[in-house]
Amino acid sequence: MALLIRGGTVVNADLSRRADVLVDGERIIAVGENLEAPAGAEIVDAGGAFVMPGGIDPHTHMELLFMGTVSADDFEWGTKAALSGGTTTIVDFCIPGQNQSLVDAYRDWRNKSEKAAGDYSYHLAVTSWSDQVERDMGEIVNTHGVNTFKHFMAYKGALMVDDDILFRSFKRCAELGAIALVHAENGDVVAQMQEDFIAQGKTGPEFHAYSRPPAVEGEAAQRAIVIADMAGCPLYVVHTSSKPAHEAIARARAEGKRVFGEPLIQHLVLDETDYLNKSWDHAAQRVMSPPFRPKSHQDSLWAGLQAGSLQVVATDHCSFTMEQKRIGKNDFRMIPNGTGGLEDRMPVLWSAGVNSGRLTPNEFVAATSANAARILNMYPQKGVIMPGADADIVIWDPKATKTISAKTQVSRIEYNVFEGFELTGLPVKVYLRGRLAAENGQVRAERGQGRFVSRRPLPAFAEAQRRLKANTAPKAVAR
Ligand SMILES: NC(=O)NCCC(=O)O
Ligand SMILES: [Zn+2]
Ligand SMILES: [Zn+2]
Repeated sequence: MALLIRGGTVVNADLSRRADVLVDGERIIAVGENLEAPAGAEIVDAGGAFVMPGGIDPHTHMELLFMGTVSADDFEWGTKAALSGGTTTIVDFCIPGQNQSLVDAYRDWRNKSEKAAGDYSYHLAVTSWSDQVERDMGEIVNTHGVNTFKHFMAYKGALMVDDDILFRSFKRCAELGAIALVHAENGDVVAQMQEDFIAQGKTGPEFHAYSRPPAVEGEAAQRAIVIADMAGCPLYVVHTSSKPAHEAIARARAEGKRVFGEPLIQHLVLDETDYLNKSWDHAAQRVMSPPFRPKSHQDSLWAGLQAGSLQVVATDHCSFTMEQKRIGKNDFRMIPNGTGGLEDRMPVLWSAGVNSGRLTPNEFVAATSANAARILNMYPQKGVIMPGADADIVIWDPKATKTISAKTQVSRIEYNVFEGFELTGLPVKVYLRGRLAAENGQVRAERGQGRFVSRRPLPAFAEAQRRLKANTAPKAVAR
C-alpha cells in the first residue's frame, strides 16, 4: 500500500527542504514538492514537522550473557524501546561464548533476533585467536553480511584480547575489507586498580569509576589506533567517553587515518557525580564501562560531534534490573556493567544538542542515522530519505514535550538513568519499512516484524588502504 507524507520538511544529513515523501510498500519511491497521491494511498499530514530518516543505534546488547547474568531487554523489547524513540535499526554485538565459533555465535544471534520488532544488524566479537577464528572471519564477511569485528581491550579474564590478537585480527580485517571496533580501556591496569581498591575495603560503586580513569581509555584508544594503522584497517572506537580518547581519535584523523569515534548519549549528558549519590541503587544503576566522566569531558565530546572528529551517537544499551545490579552489593566488580537508553537517545540528543544550538537538525540526522549507515555500509538502504531507500521515516515534532520516567518507558527495567529529564522535540510517528511502528511513543510494531540488515565489506576502503600500504611499505635495497 502507498503512503504519502505531506507538508513536512525533509531533513537529511546534507540538506533540509520542504518536500513530500511517497512510499510504495517498503521503499521510498519519490521525494519532491506537491507529489500526487496514487489511488488508495494513505495521506499523512506532517503539519510542518521534520521528516527524518529512522535512527540507527550502532551499539546495543540485547539479551547478552555478560558478567554471569543476561541483559534484561531482549530483541523484542529492546527494538520496541528503540522504535518508540525513533530508532528503527540497531546494530547488536554478537559475542561468542567460551570456545564457541564465530559462525555458531552468529547463528545463535540470528535465532535470538527472530523476535525483533525493529530492524537489526550485527558486529561480531573476536575474543580469542586461532586458525578457525581467522577462517570464520572470512565466512562471516563473505556469506553472513557482517563487516565489523569488535575487540575488547578490557574485561580481563573474560572478553579481553591482547595486542598480539589485536594485530592479527586487524590484519585480517584489512584483508577482508572489514572495520575493526575496539572497546578501548587498558584492561590490565583496570584489573590491578580494582584489586587495590578492594584490598583497601573500597567496595562501593564509585570505585568502579575510580578504577577506570580517562587515562586508561586514552592510552588504549591511542594503542589501538597505532595497531590499526600498522595493520592497514579502519578503526572504530566504541563508547568514546573522555577527552584523551577523543583527542587520540582527532589526532589520528588529522594525520589522515581512517578512525571513527562513537560517543554515547549517556556520556554526553550524565557525569561522574551520579556515582557519589548516597543511594547505592542510584549509583549502581549507572555503572557501565567506560564510566560516566567528570563533567569537563562532555565539552570535548560535543566539540567532537560539531567538528566531525566524532561521528555517531549510540547508547550501548545493555540494561540490567535492580535485582541484577545488586549482585555487586558488596563488591563493585560484580555489578553488571551497562545502562539502558535506546528509547531516549534521539529525544535527549535533540534537547541537549539541537535545542542548545550545539547541533543543527542536519548534524542531528548525521549523528543518529546517516553516519552510522555510511560507516557500517548500509547507506543508502538506511540513513537517508531518498528514492530507493527503505521507508524508515520519523516525523519529528520539535515542539512536543515529555518528562522521562521509568514508569512510562518501554524497556523492561524499573529505572531510567535519564529520569526526570525534561525534553522538547519528540518523534510523533515512526515508520519501519513503510509500516507505522510507533506513534507518540506507543509501539505499534509487533514481535517478529524486524529484519536482518546484511552489510557488505568495504572494498573501496580496503583497496585504498592496500595501495597506500604498498606505496609506503619498506623497500629492499638492491645490492
Ligand atoms: N558498556 C558496558 O558497561 N556494558 C556493555 C558491554 C560493553 O560494551 O563494554
Ligand atoms: Zn564496551
Ligand atoms: Zn557495548
